Amino acid sequence: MIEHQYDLVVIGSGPAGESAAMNATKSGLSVAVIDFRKAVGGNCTHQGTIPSKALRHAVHQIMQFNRNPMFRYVADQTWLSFPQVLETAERVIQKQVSMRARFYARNRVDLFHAQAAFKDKHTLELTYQDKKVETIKAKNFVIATGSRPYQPPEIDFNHPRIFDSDSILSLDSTPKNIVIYGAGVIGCEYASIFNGLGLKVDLINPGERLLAFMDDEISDALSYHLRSHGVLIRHNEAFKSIEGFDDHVVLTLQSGKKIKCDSFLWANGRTGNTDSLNLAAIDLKANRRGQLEVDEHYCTQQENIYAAGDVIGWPSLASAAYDQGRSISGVISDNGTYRHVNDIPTGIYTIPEISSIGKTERELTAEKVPYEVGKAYFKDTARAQITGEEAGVLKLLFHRETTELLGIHCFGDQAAEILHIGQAIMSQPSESGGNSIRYFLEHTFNYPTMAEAYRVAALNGINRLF
Ligand SMILES: Cc1cc2nc3c(=O)[nH]c(=O)nc-3n(C[C@H](O)[C@H](O)[C@H](O)COP(=O)(O)OP(=O)(O)OC[C@H]3O[C@@H](n4cnc5c(N)ncnc54)[C@H](O)[C@@H]3O)c2cc1C
Ligand SMILES: NC(=O)c1ccc[n+]([C@@H]2O[C@H](COP(=O)([O-])OP(=O)(O)OC[C@H]3O[C@@H](n4cnc5c(N)ncnc54)[C@H](O)[C@@H]3O)[C@@H](O)[C@H]2O)c1
Repeated sequence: MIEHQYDLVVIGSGPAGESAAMNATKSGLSVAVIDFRKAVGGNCTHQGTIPSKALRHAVHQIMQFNRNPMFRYVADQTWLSFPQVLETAERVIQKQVSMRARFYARNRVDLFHAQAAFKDKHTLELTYQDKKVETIKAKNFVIATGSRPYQPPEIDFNHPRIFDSDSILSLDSTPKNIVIYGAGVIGCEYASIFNGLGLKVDLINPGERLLAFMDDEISDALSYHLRSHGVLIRHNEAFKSIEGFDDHVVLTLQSGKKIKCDSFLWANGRTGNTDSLNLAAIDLKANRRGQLEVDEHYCTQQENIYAAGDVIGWPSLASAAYDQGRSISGVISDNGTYRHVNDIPTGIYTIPEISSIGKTERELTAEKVPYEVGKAYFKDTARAQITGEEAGVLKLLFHRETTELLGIHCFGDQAAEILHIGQAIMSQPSESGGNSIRYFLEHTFNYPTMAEAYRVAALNGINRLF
């Protein structure tokens, strides 16, 4: 038995684990990271954010090529297979892995590729693939083990035509059609990807509307856009059974409908990776979704054991996981980098994209806040006319008396980037007038840009005041 001693041991090398490790080592702590995968980067790099975003980008490029009449001088419309576009994702994953592996080497963070389980509050047992076992000791731990797709026991996920968001990345052919069950972020993003690849897509939503947490107008815009491209959306439907056959799958809904398809993607729910950690040894218990409870410092009920990322539940985003991990090391090393991570923007990579921050109209109305709306439609901006990405809207919600920005909601190409301009203004202190929609009228914007949409939307909103 070899024994190690560290200031901090992090379980999981996704965004939460990586940022916790890097911030701690920069503050002079001795750090080790454990991940049972052979390559670093976590599910984020291997099965979640990175492959889905690379796939989506490749599909978007094919769509742009096929839509643009100018390219007809060069070649006819063309369609690529799913395995062909997956190759792009594979290239990006490799680049991410080698870049991230260098971070650990350069910053002298020890990496162990093994399954970790607690023995006690200061000891982990590491089990390697060859069944070799060793223990590792540390003053503090960060649990950053992420999440995996929730798999209801009654569905046969071993069937070659039934997939979840992990196994879909091993689809080795291009089906003619696909049924996606679950219309959360994953379901909607994959509906866009498969629709863009030319598949017939049925999107089954157990809820009342797509992405119900978004501003209603933006959620409606997405529904309209997906439907206008041929996606069949059914709301308020729950599954009864999913049966796999040699050459098809049949989804039976509780409403009595039966849907036949080539392939089926389950995109409903995720479970925190806590079942293999032997939490009982440290007197911790996960909730029914495998998630851990933490306080405002991301500390569990054990004072030396912290948790961040998907394993603590909301918002389950790579963006937030990076900041949470860094915050934990800010607490442990007292290096001034602790920040409670809130006011998190949403970036949803449907085609077109969606992004938002702050309050929705529904929330402001319920809170009786006197707000006004300013909008800029992409089709009315020169930049969108040049790029041909004319579907979209930027919507600014602001207080009609103080003019402070209260919410920013954007639907359209590059929405996830465009949002951050408004976020920078919205995060200024309101008391000093820093957060005001007037910023967009008092500063000159490059022309033609999509940033100019802020000026157009601000004028539209200010003109409503009396
Ligand atoms: C399809 C999809 C698309 C997404 N797109 C986006 C997006 O566009 N933007 C965004 O911000 N977020 C997105 N997300 C969410 C994002 O991927 C997650 O929020 C993020 O990966 C969480 O990071 P994490 O650090 O908590 O852990 P993960 O990235 O989940 O990594 C955890 C690591 O811990 C390891 N591990 C687990 N248990 C053990 C153990 N016992 N011992 C050793 N190692 C262990 C795992 O092998 C894994 O490598 C997406 C997710 C999915 C599924
Ligand atoms: N662009 C992005 O930011 C992006 C893209 C994809 C995924 N994600 C993240 O991945 C997560 C998963 O997305 P999703 O669309 O599948 O939504 P989701 O998993 O959060 O929820 C889908 C539905 O399943 C239910 N559910 C969740 N976990 C369950 C469980 N363990 N058991 C039973 N039911 C459960 C939920 O209540 C909800 O009705 C989200 O939290 C999202 O933030 C982000």
